[in-house]
Amino acid sequence: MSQPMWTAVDDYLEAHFMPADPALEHVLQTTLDAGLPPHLAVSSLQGKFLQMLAQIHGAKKILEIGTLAGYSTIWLARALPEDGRLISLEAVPTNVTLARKNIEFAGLSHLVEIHAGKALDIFPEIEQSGIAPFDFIFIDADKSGYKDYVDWALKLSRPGTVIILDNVIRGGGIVNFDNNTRTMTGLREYFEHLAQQKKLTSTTLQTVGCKGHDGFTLAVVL
Ligand SMILES: C[S@@+](CC[C@H](N)C(=O)[O-])C[C@H]1O[C@@H](n2cnc3c(N)ncnc32)[C@H](O)[C@@H]1O
Repeated sequence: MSQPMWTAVDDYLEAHFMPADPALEHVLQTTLDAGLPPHLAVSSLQGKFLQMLAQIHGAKKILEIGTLAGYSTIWLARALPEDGRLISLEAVPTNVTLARKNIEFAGLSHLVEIHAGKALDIFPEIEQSGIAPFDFIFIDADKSGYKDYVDWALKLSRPGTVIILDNVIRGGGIVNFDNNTRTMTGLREYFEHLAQQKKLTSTTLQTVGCKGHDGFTLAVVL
């Protein structure tokens, strides 16, 4: 098995499960038009998986860290009931502007707020705003921050909150101990930290597909 096969299988599955979706296609097109790498967004199959996890959980309040152009945000917002709320945090101002437009195009502005700034700077405001606890938290930003994001996710959660952390395997780079980039050392610190959490039960699944070999952590607050 190799990348062409993983991509072919994703294409096959998308053809079966992913009908044309103008709002999501618009996000991918505007991402390209803005010169942003669209592969940073979750795949459509992964987006639907996230949406279904949030639906199965009956999530009414969702926190996302790392919006990019709003692709995963749209998937998650569609899991919400009409009185639900999704707050997404994004550090790059031009991404925030683009994502807000894409959320409006998707007809989801009444459910979604995108907050501009670095997540670690915004968390205290969110804590004080009284919106927490969140039912579902999706973490998909800079990997060097994952250890701290776990701590904040715990502060902003309740027993039963589901936490997903994306891109934690990175083609197996996690066990290539010669690779000591900030991302890899950050992820190893994150795994060590996660393993010590008494208030979380967690697992991590490897994935392959159009986005290569990667994986995500699923954690539930005890
Ligand atoms: C992988 S992309 C997110 C993709 C998006 N979740 C999706 O699937 O459509 C990561 C995003 O996190 C943002 N980011 C990086 N560091 C951040 C930080 N400290 N706080 C908030 N956002 C950050 C980046 O600007 C980028 O847009």
